[in-house]
Amino acid sequence: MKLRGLYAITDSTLLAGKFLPYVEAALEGGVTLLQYRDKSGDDARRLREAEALRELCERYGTRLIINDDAELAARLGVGVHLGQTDGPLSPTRALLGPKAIIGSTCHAQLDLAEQAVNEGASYVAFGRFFNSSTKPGAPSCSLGLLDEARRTLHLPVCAIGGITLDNAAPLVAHGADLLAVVHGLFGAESTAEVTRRARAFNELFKS
Ligand SMILES: Cc1ncc(COP(=O)(O)OP(=O)(O)O)c(N)n1
Ligand SMILES: Cc1ncsc1CCOP(=O)(O)O
Ligand SMILES: [Mg+2]
Repeated sequence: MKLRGLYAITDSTLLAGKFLPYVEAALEGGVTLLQYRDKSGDDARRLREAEALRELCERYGTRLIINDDAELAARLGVGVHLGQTDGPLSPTRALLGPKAIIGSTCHAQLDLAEQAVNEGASYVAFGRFFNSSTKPGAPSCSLGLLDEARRTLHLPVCAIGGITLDNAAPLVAHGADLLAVVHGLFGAESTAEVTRRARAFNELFKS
């Protein structure tokens, strides 16, 4: 499967009270990857919500990724996204098997990406590219880095951080395969608007 298109990421605060309808609205518009990102530390809630997302994703043919938690990903038989302090990649690849999607946060550093490639990542993520209210402290990253990543890495490249429909096109033009988005997708006022935005993000990959 080609990893290219919209990568929707959930946010438990932003989606409070509308979690499943908003996620389903995004899937309706087309989502290549869906990441369950929950920082609550409530294991029972995380298992319940991740199972619900797995069922939704199966219905829509979308691949589910769990943020931070390789054990939960293994339990559900889905992929995982690991940051630099979320555990080592190689044992995670061994745990999840050769077909699992494993993503790695590389901030604005190509050396981290090369290491992730060698350790079995399926895609590498750079960012933040713009101001992000979801993760304001993430290191900032330039379009030049995307050019360099495209030239030197033979793996799907994901861009993240403050991405909206108004600023996303240059990221695709500079080689991003995946646009990872929280607010720019789920910050919408209605489910219809979430679906419209998802469709519009996907249109960016067609030109
Ligand atoms: C696709 C994608 N890219 C980067 C991140 C950030 O991961 P991390 O640095 O571990 O930060 P948290 O998201 O865990 O706060 C991500 N989650 N997804
Ligand atoms: C998890 C993460 N890592 C770098 S920026 C970011 C947040 C992305 O959220 P938003 O699309 O709302 O800026
Ligand atoms: Mg993390």
